[in-house]
Amino acid sequence: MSTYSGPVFDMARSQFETIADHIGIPQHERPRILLPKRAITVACPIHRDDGSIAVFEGYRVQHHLTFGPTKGGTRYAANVDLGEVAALAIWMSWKCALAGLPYGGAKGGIAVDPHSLSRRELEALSRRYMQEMIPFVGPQTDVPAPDMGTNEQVMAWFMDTYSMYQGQAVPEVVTGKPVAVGGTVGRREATGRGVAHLVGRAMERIGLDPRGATAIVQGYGNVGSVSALTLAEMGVRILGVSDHTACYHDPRGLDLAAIERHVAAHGSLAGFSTELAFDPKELLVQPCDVLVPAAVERVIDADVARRLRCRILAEGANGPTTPEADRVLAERDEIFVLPDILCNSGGVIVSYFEWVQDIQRLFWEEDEVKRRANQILDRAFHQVQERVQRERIPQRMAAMAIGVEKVLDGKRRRGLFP
Ligand SMILES: NC(=O)C1=CN([C@@H]2O[C@H](COP(=O)(O)OP(=O)(O)OC[C@H]3O[C@@H](n4cnc5c(N)ncnc54)[C@H](O)[C@@H]3O)[C@@H](O)[C@H]2O)C=CC1
Ligand SMILES: O=C(O)CCC(=O)C(=O)O
Repeated sequence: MSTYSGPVFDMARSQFETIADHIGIPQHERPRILLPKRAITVACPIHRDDGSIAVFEGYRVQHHLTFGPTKGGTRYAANVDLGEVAALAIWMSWKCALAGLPYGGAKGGIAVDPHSLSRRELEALSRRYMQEMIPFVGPQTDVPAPDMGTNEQVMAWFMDTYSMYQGQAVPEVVTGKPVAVGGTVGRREATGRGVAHLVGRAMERIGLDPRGATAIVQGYGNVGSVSALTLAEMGVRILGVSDHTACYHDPRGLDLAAIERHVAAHGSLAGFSTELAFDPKELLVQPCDVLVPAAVERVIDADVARRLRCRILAEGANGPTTPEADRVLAERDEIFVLPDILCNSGGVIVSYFEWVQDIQRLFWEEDEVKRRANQILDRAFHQVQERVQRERIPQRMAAMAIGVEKVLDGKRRRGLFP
């Protein structure tokens, strides 16, 4: 019986087994590559505003320590559990290896709906979580960052809590911070910009002009909104957007500037329009050139995959496509899939730049951040395309094969203590 279970962990395991079979990893070596090195579970008690005490379960999974510290975001969502966090940590490992970053993967989370907390409660919970994590994280051990349900402010509270304990400012313990406390310019936008940049590369590959192309984006948070805005800057018309509160679709194209103003004023898409309201279950299967799932896992199952009407599937989210859906997409062979570990890697790439800048206390201009990020994204993209061509395998298999092989090679070279 494994410590890790649930549909998201099963998905990470199944993907790994497919790759392990493909590249021929012997059975006896597989657990060493797949199973997380460390998993920490903490209870985080806080005072609610009404004076009661609530206890929230928090997690941090550190997948492997072969190349340096572990790295990955922190998710606040009601259904977070250890299996999901472990899967997300494993995916971070393949992602960092594909991008050539000196990290293993990690992920953290708290089982809480952040919308159910006041700002004071959110701060108390974030500080308590980081306080509980102090023995297990650090600039050379494990460097957290934002993920779904967390943002720059939460990272600032993490950094402050850790720094107070050390008696000095330690900005390099966490990335995705506000620039005012050691964050890098361009991290907030990095994931969405990376998604759009790679969509541009995929368009070049299939001969699609971004001007006049169309896109649909599921999830209008950090990744989804920046993806939509950057695609729009490239000339792409955004036909549909959704978040956990609302879904809108307009075949003529949505007014993104108006949507941005609405979200800035109200915090979500709810209440933007009644005429454009659309069934969220049908959004993903509407015709468009580019589909960007940028919310939760497993939204594209085999049935949705059969009905997709996009030309490029750009996975802003982690794990949006199930292995069964992957098989359907491989059979259809008409949709260019930008797999999550490539497509959304702009975020961790710029987190790496933030960590490097913090350690050096030397900060870069935004142009340099963008240029270097695009250079790494392009390198990874071309390595994946080359492998797709050479081995006639789907994009996800190619991306994962590169990531898994790098981790395997590092482990083999470091050896096992006899
Ligand atoms: N923030 C980052 O730098 C990175 C995030 N990711 C992944 O991107 C995805 C989104 O993350 P963020 O944008 O950071 O989170 P966020 O918390 O900023 O935004 C998430 C968005 O998804 C929406 N959402 C939640 N459930 C939904 C549902 N069932 N249907 C439609 N919308 C729903 C929320 O309302 C919100 O608009 C996650 O899968 C995350 O792991 C991946 C790489 C980096
Ligand atoms: O920026 C980071 O360190 C990690 C971002 C993340 O959580 C992800 O890529 O899924």
